[in-house]
Amino acid sequence: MKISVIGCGYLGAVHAATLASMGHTVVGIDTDADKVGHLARGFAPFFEPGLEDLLADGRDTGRLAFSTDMDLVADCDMHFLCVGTPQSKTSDVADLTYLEAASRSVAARAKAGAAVVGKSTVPVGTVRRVREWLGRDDLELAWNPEFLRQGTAVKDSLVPDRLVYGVDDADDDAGVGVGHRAVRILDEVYAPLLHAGVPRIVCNAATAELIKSAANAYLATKLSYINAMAELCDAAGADVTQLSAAMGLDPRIGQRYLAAGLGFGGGCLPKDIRSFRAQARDLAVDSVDAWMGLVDSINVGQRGRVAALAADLCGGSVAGRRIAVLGAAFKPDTDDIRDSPALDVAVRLAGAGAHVVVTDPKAINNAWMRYPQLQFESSAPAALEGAEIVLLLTEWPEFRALDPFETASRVRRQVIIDARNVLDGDAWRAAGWDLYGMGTGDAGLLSSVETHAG
Ligand SMILES: NC(=O)C1=CN([C@@H]2O[C@H](COP(=O)(O)OP(=O)(O)OC[C@H]3O[C@@H](n4cnc5c(N)ncnc54)[C@H](O)[C@@H]3O)[C@@H](O)[C@H]2O)C=CC1
Ligand SMILES: O=C(O)[C@H]1O[C@H](OP(=O)(O)OP(=O)(O)OC[C@H]2O[C@@H](n3ccc(=O)[nH]c3=O)[C@H](O)[C@@H]2O)[C@H](O)[C@@H](O)[C@@H]1O
Repeated sequence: MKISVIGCGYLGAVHAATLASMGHTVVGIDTDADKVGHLARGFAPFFEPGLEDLLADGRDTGRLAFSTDMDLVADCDMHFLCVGTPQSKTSDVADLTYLEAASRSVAARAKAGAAVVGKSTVPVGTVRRVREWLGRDDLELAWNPEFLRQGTAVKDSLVPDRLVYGVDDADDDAGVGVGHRAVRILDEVYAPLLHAGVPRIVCNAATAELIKSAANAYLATKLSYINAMAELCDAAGADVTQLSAAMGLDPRIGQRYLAAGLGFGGGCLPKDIRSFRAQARDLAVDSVDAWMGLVDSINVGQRGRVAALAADLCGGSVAGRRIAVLGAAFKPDTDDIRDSPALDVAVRLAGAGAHVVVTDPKAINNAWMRYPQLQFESSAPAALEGAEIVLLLTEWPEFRALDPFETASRVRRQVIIDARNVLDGDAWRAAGWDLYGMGTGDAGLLSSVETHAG
C-alpha cells in the first residue's frame, strides 16, 4: 500500500520506518526541512535506539522517502496524521492547530477514497472536528492512537501490545467496525502484526480517543501514587523501594511504573493529563478533574522536594554552591528534554544562585541552547569535578555504574541525592558518601523538605 505519514517527530519518523519495514511504500512529510534532511539521508534527527537501522533498510529497499513537499501525498491510499498536539501556552488544553493545518493540507490533495487515520493523542471529540477540517465525504476517517514509548519506540511499534481502531458511521448492521472500509484498510496495513496475534480493538472514535488518554492517565496515576507513598515513607522512616517491590509481587498490581523518585516528564504524560483534566472539566466530570489535578501536583512536587533537599544538604541555601547534575533527558535512552524533571530541578537550583553543571550522554545538545544559565559537560567526570553536592536525576546506565570511590576522588564534598533510587546505598555509604534517596527514609531526617502541597 502507498502511505503518507504527516509529521515525522518522535512518533511519525518511527511509524513511517516501521510501515516501510512491513512492506509498504511510505513517504514521510514534515514542515521542518532540517528534520526531513536528516531522515532523507537515513539519519535519525533524534536519539532513538534501532531507528537508524530501520531508516537504512527503508532507504535500501527504496520504500521509504521523506520530504517537505505535501504534494507527494496525492497518490497515497492512506494518510497517517502524526503531528504534535502540545499543551496550549495559555491553558491546560491541547493545541490542535498543527492537526488542523495537517488535516486541511491532506484534504486539499488526497485522492478520492483514500483513508485518513489519526495517530496523534487528541481530546475526545477531536475526530468530529477533523471530519469538518477535511471537509470531504469521499475520505475515510479513523483514529488509531499510538502507545509507543520513547527509548523502546521501534520495538513497541513492531510488537505492540494492542491496536485500537476508532471509527464512526459503521456501514453495516452488525455495529461499529465489522465491514467498515477504514477497518479493512487498517487491517491490510497492519496485516503482519495481526497475523502475529496482536490484539485489535475496534470501537467508536470517542472510545478510541479516550482509551489513549485513559491509558496515559493511569500510568501517571500509578507513578504519582508511588511517589506519594515515597513521601509517606520518608515521614515514617520506611523504605519505598522495598514497599513497591513487595506490592508489585502481587500480580494484580505488578512491578512496572512503581519506581518512586523524581516523577514523570516528557512530551506526553504531563501534557496529556492536563488535557484530560480540561476534557473532564468540559464534560463536567469533577472526579477526573480533581484526580488529574492531584496526580499533576504530586508529580511536580517531587521536583520541589529534590531542590529543597539539595538546599537543606547545603545548609539552607544552594547560592554559590557547585552542584553536579547527572541527567538532562526526561528519562534514559532518549535525547528528549521536553518537560524534563532533571532540567526542571537544575533550573530551580540555578535560579537559587547555584553553579549547576549538567551532564547527559545524549541530551546535552538539546539542553544547552535552551538553558544558557546552566553549564554543560560532555562527561560525568568533568561535571563532578569540585562538586559540593551531586544529584542523580536521570538513571542512565553509565550513572548507575559510577564507582563510588572514583567519584569521591573528583568531588569537594561526598553528598549525593539519588533521586531515582538506583544506586547501591550500602556501597556508596561504605565509600564515605552521605546518600539520600527518595522515600528511602533518609530525607525524612531533614527538617525543611517541601511537600507536594508546598
Ligand atoms: N513521542 C511519543 O513517544 C508519542 C507521541 N504520541 C503523540 O503523537 C503526537 C506527536 O508527538 P511527537 O512525535 O512526540 O511530537 P514531535 O514534536 O516530535 O513531532 C511532531 C512533528 O510534526 C511536524 N508538523 C507540525 N505541523 C505539521 C504539518 N502541518 N505538516 C507536517 N508536519 C507537521 C513537526 O515539525 C514535528 O516534526 C502527539 O500527539 C503525541 O502526544 C503518541 C504516542 C507516543
Ligand atoms: O503517549 C505517549 O507519548 C507515551 O507516553 C509514555 O511514554 P514515554 O513518555 O516515552 O515515557 P515512559 O517510559 O512512560 O516514562 C514517562 C516518565 O515516567 C518516569 N517513570 C517511569 C516509570 C517509573 O517506574 N518511574 C518513573 O518515574 C520516567 O522517568 C519518565 O519521565 C507511555 O508510557 C506510552 O505508552 C505513551 O505512548
